[in-house]
Amino acid sequence: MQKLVIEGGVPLNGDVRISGAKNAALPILFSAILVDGTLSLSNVPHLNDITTTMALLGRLGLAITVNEDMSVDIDGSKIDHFEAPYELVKTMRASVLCLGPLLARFGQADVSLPGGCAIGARPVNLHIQGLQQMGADIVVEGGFIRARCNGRLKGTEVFFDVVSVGATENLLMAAALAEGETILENAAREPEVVDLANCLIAMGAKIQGAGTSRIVIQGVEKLHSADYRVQPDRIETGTYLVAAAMTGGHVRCTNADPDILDAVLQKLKETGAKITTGEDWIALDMNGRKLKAVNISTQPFPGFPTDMQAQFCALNAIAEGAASITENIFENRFMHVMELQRMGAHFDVQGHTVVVKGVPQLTAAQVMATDLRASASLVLAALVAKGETVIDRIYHIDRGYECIEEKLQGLGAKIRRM
Ligand SMILES: CC(=O)N[C@H]1[C@@H](OP(=O)(O)OP(=O)(O)OC[C@H]2O[C@@H](n3ccc(=O)[nH]c3=O)[C@H](O)[C@@H]2O)O[C@H](CO)[C@@H](O)[C@@H]1O
Ligand SMILES: C=C(OP(=O)(O)O)C(=O)O
Repeated sequence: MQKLVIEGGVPLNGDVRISGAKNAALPILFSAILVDGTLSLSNVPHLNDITTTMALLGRLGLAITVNEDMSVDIDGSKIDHFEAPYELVKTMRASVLCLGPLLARFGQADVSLPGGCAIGARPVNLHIQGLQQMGADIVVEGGFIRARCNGRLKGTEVFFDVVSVGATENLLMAAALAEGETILENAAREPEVVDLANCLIAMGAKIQGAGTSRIVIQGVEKLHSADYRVQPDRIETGTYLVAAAMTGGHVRCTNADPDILDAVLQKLKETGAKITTGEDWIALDMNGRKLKAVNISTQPFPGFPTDMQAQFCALNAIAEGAASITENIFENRFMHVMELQRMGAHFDVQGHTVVVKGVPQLTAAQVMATDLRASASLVLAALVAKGETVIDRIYHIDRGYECIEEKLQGLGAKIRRM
């Protein structure tokens, strides 16, 4: 199994190019199922989750071409399979996003249940209930969601009990081809939902209100071929900015979007960092200042993202003072805390809050990545720890960070893959 070896203590300096957003590219790739034509995508990140999605789309009968300029063409004109098998779904929960599009275009979908994962139970009840409200017959049997629909799905009003990014995306795609008007209330407002909606609009969908909690979709009979560029990854951007802050460096993230990162930039400013932005870049400079601890409470967008919580645990671990970090989205997203403690961090977990007391210096240790953002927090801690840290099970990090060691090496970090 591959490991990352990091020798800490180097302030990061320079430019790093941010990749396309994993969490936008995934639903957008699945939206290609809706089109009897070709969706041409640029800025698709090279990540394990993207490869898994392409394998799944290929299994359904979509033809995928990766061009020399790394743009991707996905042709949905020959889809002849309607089942997402367990071996592909188990490695990536986002596979459930083929449910809505398959059902909307072909009236049938058999999708293996994604099951629980490291950060929480993550049920899919809202996806299922919403599609049932649109007229689908759905049973869950033998570990599969088996969904059928006679003719087109019917537009309706869906109120989500819980704000869910995935359920909003699945229903948005289903509603694009449904008969009549669908209204999604208490919808997720995340930038990735907006990116998906913009891609669907480029394919001819009629959608209003994406980015607000009320999305209105007028279903159309067909969508058409389109070109679309995936938005920059706000979580990757935030992670590199935290790396700059923790190491006392000066890093500029290029190909980034400063407009979708407000909550994270605000917290970074509270740590004492100087942030400057341009149209497509964000720079962080510590200017020799010491990091101050910051309280965090995760919320749906525009609140502080749960996908940045682990990184701020690492930051607070070496900041001046004490801070509390509250995780409100997932019930089991503090697994990095135990590993960071092995490096000398002081945490006190109280239910879904952890109190962090900063220490002047972390020390290198052998640690284990338990999930994607937990892995990122260990890399961050290792960048400032005294000595050589070895991080095991880094396949988690390859799900979400493109070329992480090359990008960090470009900023001066001493990191290698073993
Ligand atoms: C591929 C992708 O985009 N992943 C992101 C997506 O995950 P994902 O779409 O899975 O997350 P959701 O927004 O759906 O989950 C939010 C909360 O709703 C609950 N829930 C969700 C669906 C459902 O049917 N029933 C239910 O109770 C979940 O258990 C969780 O507690 O949004 C999360 C929250 O911003 C991010 O952390 C993930 O990185
Ligand atoms: C939790 C994440 O991803 P996923 O929903 O794919 O597990 C993440 O990107 O932090």
